[in-house]
Amino acid sequence: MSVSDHDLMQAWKQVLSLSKLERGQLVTVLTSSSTHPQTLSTAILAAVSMGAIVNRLDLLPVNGEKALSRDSLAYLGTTPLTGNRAAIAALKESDLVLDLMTLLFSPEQHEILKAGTKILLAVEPPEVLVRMVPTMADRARVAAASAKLGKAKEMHVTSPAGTDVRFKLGQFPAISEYGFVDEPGRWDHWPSGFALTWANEGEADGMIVMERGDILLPMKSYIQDRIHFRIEKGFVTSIEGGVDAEILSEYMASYNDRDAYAMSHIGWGLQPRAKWSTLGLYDREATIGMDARAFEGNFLFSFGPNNEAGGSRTTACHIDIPMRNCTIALDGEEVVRNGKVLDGGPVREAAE
Ligand SMILES: O=c1ccc(O)c[nH]1
Repeated sequence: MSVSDHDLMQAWKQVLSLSKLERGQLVTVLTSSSTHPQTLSTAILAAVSMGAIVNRLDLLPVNGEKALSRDSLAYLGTTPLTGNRAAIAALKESDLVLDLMTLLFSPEQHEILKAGTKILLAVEPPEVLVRMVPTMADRARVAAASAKLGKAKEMHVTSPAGTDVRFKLGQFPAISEYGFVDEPGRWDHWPSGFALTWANEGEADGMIVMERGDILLPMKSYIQDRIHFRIEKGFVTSIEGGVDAEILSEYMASYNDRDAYAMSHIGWGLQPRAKWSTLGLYDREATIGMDARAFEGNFLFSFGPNNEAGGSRTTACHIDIPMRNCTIALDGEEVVRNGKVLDGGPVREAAE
């Protein structure tokens, strides 16, 4: 079901005002071959209507012949900005970049953020963007979770299927993703709604057991048989299960890169408007699966890079795995119990 230009424009205006866009500021809208035309046209209209000076920068697609899929979050590392000094200069000069093509965790993106530019990624379909238009309540809830995560020394995750894994924390920052960019130099992703961090290098150990119905991304599949991941010193050392495990194993092996097996970010979902079941209602390539990453109470873990956090691993292979019904404890205090977030629920919206 699509949404009207009016509704998407209103959503853009809400996101841009939460992102503190001011009259006269410079906005660059980044596009490429996969940019959604309605998202693009309403983004420009909304930014212009708020008095911004708006440019569009169209970048040629890259990595298509290497990526094995067209999912923009699957194959990371080099981007159309790699070596592209002209584009980087334009983005560094911008106050706000609306990324409608997916730069994601690239060295160039860090360079642009360091210049104080804000970058907001928005590539889900228009109706998903409108359904999960961010609010200050989202921000408050995610910021509170991220603050807890930032103070913790250990995350312990268990599940009825047999997950029992421990992550030592402290080396890397906790990140909050709440869907808008309200501070200079901030990156965020609309839609989102989760808190995450990275385990200390080499300090993740235990067993993760994906249960039937948990989700593999970028495969965008609900697995049918359990998958057992043995995690040792920060790397997955065995992946055992049925055909889902074989598909994942072949895909990861295709990168020929040991770092593809490194633990990447870990955290939990906090977006009440995201649903576990939504992925099954879309064709595989119609979304990048943000409902799966953000649904309330998931344990979201990832294999691959940690350069996003300031680490040195920049592998192109990026696997995201949201699981249901896990219990997540920080230094012994449960923050999620059997897939239910223990923070009292969504922060009440201030009375309109
Ligand atoms: O917004 C995102 C999307 C993918 C990911 O792995 C992290 N955050």
